[in-house]
Amino acid sequence: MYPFLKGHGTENDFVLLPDPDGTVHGALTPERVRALCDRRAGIGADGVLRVVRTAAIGADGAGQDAEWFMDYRNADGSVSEMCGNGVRVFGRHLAEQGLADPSAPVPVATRAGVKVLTFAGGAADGEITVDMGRPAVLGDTKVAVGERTWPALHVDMGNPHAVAFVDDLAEAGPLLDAPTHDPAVYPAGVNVEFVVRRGAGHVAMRVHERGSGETRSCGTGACAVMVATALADDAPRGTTYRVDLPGGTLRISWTADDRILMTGPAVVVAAGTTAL
Ligand SMILES: N[C@@H](CCC[C@H](N)C(=O)O)C(=O)O
Repeated sequence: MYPFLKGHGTENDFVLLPDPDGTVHGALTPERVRALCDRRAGIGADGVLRVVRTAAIGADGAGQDAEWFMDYRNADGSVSEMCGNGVRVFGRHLAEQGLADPSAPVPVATRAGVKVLTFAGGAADGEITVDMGRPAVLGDTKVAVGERTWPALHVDMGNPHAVAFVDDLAEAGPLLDAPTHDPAVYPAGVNVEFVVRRGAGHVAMRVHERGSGETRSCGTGACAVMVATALADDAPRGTTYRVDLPGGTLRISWTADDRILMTGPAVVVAAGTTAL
C-alpha cells in the first residue's frame, strides 16, 4: 500500500504521492499514473504530483535552489514541465505537513525551473500567489476542431499553449478529442485555450489539456490567456486580469519586470493509502 493525498485548485484535481527520498514511488510508470487517475477504477484525477526532494530527483532538479521538486504527470502518464494549479496544491500540502513555512516565500523546483509561492492567510486557508516567471510569446499559429480553424497565439509558460479567441465558448464543441495543431510548431503536443471577453480586465476560458483532455481549470493555461489578452489590449504592465474557468477564478498580472503572478485557491481534500 502506498500513501496518497487528493487535492485540487479551481477543480483541476490531482493525486499527490509523498516520496521525499525518491524511494517510495520511484517506479512511477505511465501505466501506474493512468491507473491512479482513472475516475472509475482508480482514485481519479487530471494528473499526479510526486512530492520529492530536489536532491533525489536527479538531472531534472540540477541547479535548482529549492528543497522540494514537483514531479508532474498528466493523466495519460506523460510528463509535463509545469502545472500552475498543481504547484499551488503542492505548496498547500507542504505547508499543512510542516514541510515548508507558509509565513515566508516557498520555492518549489519544477522541470520549468523554480516557482516561488506566497501564502495569504497561512497554511490552512487563503489563496496562494505563484511567481510563474517570464512568459515566452512565440508567434502566431492556429488550432482546429473538425472542419473549424481558429488563429491562435503560441505562448510558452514553461509548457506549450495555443490561445484562441472565440465569440462563444461553446463554438469549439464538446472537445472530446484534442484540437489539431501544427506539429512543426508543437512537436510535443500543446494545451489549447479558447477565450471570450467578459469585460475590461475580465475573460472566461475553457481548456483542452495535453495528456488530460478537457479539464475544469489550467493555471498555466490561464496565464497564457492573460498574456495573449494583455497583448491584444495593449494593457500596461501591472494590470490584473480576472480569468474565469469552469472550476473557478484565477487572478493574473504581468509585472513591470516581465513576470507572471497567478493567484488562486488550493485545497487538499483527502488522504489515505492505495494499492495502485
Ligand atoms: N493543469 C495544469 C497543466 C498540466 C500540464 C499540461 N497538461 C501539459 O501537458 O503541459 C496547470 O494548471 O497548469
